[in-house]
Amino acid sequence: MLEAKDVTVAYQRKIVLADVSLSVEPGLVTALSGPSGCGKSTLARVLALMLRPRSGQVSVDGVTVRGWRQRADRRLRTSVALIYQSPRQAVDPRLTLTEVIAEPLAANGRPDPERVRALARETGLTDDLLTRRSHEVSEGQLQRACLARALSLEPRYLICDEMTTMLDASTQALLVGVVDAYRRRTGAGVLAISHDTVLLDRWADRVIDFAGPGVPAAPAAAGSTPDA
Ligand SMILES: Nc1ncnc2c1ncn2[C@@H]1O[C@H](COP(=O)(O)OP(=O)(O)OP(=O)(O)O)[C@@H](O)[C@H]1O
Repeated sequence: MLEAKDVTVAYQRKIVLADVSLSVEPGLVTALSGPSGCGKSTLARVLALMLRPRSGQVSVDGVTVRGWRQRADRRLRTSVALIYQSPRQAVDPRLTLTEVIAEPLAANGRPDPERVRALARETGLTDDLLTRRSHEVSEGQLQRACLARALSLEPRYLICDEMTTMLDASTQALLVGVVDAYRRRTGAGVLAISHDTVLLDRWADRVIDFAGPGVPAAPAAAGSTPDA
């Protein structure tokens, strides 16, 4: 289980999450929805060990997180992958799509060109696209590369933060299909963040409707203590 417990986050003095608890179970799709600005992406970054909360705890499969960002334990950090809404902001524009996908494997001392090719195939990227840089491909093609990159280290948990919001219906279906096939094959847990209630109703095992800022930010769907 990927778990945030009583997490509080503030940017400067403004508290955007207050005592929030949320769990992502292995093998299931947990969905998080809620109004713009209520802190969904902030919680995603906390769960991906990229943002240290002011207080509260995060644990990955029972192991409490003690360090964040580069100081996070490598095994814990690579257990959780995050895919953003805007792939252009998430990739180094100097890299080809092959290099984008290969990045985490290389950074972890495990370069594996065959796996990179397999991930490209899985996400529907053809060879002619793989040698291009981000400005030479469409948003959807770049998001496929970001998904391939996110899956490269076989994370136990995958956080899709508005992964398909900017994309057409067929690319959305492809990406959701790839994530779902991965979840079924590996038993990974998925946290899907989206405003698209139709998608979430279809895809998620559990939908958590997030309270807005100023309101005690406890997910509402399952009551005030959703993980109790
Ligand atoms: N780096 C930052 N510095 C200061 N404030 C921030 C920062 N990032 C986010 N915020 C603020 O924190 C609040 C929560 O933002 P967040 O992006 O987590 O919300 P969200 O629910 O994901 O919104 P959306 O649905 O629009 O993506 C917002 O008021 C936002 O303006």
